[in-house]
Amino acid sequence: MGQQQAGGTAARRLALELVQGVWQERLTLAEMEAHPHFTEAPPEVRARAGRLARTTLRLAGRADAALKPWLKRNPKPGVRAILRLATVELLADGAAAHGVVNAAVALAREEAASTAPMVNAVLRRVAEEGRAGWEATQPQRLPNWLRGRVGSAYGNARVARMEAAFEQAPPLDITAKAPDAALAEALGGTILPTGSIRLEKAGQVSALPGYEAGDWWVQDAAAALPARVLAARAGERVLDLCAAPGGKTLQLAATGASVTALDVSEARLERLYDNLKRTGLAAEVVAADALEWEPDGPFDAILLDAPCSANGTIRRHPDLPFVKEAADIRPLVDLQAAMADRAVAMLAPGGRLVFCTCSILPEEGEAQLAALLERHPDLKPDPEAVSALPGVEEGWHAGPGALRTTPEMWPERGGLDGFFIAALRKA
Ligand SMILES: C[S@@+](CC[C@H](N)C(=O)[O-])C[C@H]1O[C@@H](n2cnc3c(N)ncnc32)[C@H](O)[C@@H]1O
Repeated sequence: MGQQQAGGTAARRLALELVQGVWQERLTLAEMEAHPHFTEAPPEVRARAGRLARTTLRLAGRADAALKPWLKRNPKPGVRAILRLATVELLADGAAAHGVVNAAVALAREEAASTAPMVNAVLRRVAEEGRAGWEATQPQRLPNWLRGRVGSAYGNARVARMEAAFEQAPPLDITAKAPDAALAEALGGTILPTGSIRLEKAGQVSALPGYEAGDWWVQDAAAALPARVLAARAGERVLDLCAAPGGKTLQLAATGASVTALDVSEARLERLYDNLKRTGLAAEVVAADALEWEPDGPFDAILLDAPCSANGTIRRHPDLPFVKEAADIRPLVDLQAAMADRAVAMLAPGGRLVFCTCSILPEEGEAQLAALLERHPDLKPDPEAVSALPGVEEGWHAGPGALRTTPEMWPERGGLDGFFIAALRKA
């Protein structure tokens, strides 16, 4: 067996473990990929396994439709996972049938030897006849509980467009300390109207020009908006209340403001330290619970990027629909409200607050803002903060001082994460 073939089998086995962790144990890919079993694999095997697992999670619904005509009975979960992985390789990646089918048969022998002939026969049919129906199949649907809520908020036609967007692997967006045409060209990207640099194909991020020098960091174009809305200024006292891993802290620090970056997770703060070190930017870092921490004085501006269901980022986290459930939402909404109240208390008179979440659910966005304004009569929307922002499209405005992005926006440019962003000012 050649080296590449051996690597291919190892990557497929690891990809199988990843999707099985998500489907069977409801673990996130981040949790699975933190496991030594994954981290100790060779980098190229990890990269290939991660790519295959993510594509399979995005396209599992399509794979099931392609498999259905050839399956006499419902296979056990482990065998279905092998069939889905192989179907995605065959029909989405266009991989050569021989290698894919042989590898799947080998995995099936390890899983349950008696299923190997069935796996072989089914995948040969899929390879020969599956392509015609593949493009015509509907994109994978969101889980029913989420589809219902998103449908009520945006209408079913828009949900279908979101589902189509969630199937696509996102481009790589970069926030630069000083974005300019020369940097965009060196990276092989384009400058988006909102200021981020977008690369359609990235490869290994750390090998890109300017990474070692800390000239930029990876951040979705929508995720770059909240710090731009806050518009921190040099010398201001600014708090990033849920800061790690620090994309928004870096933006705030790059303005010359005096930034305090707080997060409860020491592990995530390690990544924030790394990011500050690489970019040469400065912030005071605090490991604490935002609900308990007492600052030594009020802040001129606070960014609250609150913990949320994160379903605006399903393009980059295709495991989320399989691991999150309806019961997760209420505790998050309560936590966001409590954090927003703490933020208001820590704000100086006349101070600015930006509240944001990367959720497409109104409970974590529009409704959260309405309830916050109701609880705090001294807090007012700040429409100028969002109207001054370059590149913001008419359709993103969601009431005074608020922006709403959803993943089907900017289809011609490669999409956008779903975010809700509200700009507020304290009396
Ligand atoms: C949406 S993420 C923040 C992303 C970050 N702003 C960025 O741009 O890189 C939410 C963060 O809230 C943190 N968090 C959750 N509960 C917290 C709490 N009680 N106090 C402080 N941070 C908390 C999580 O550890 C997580 O890092």
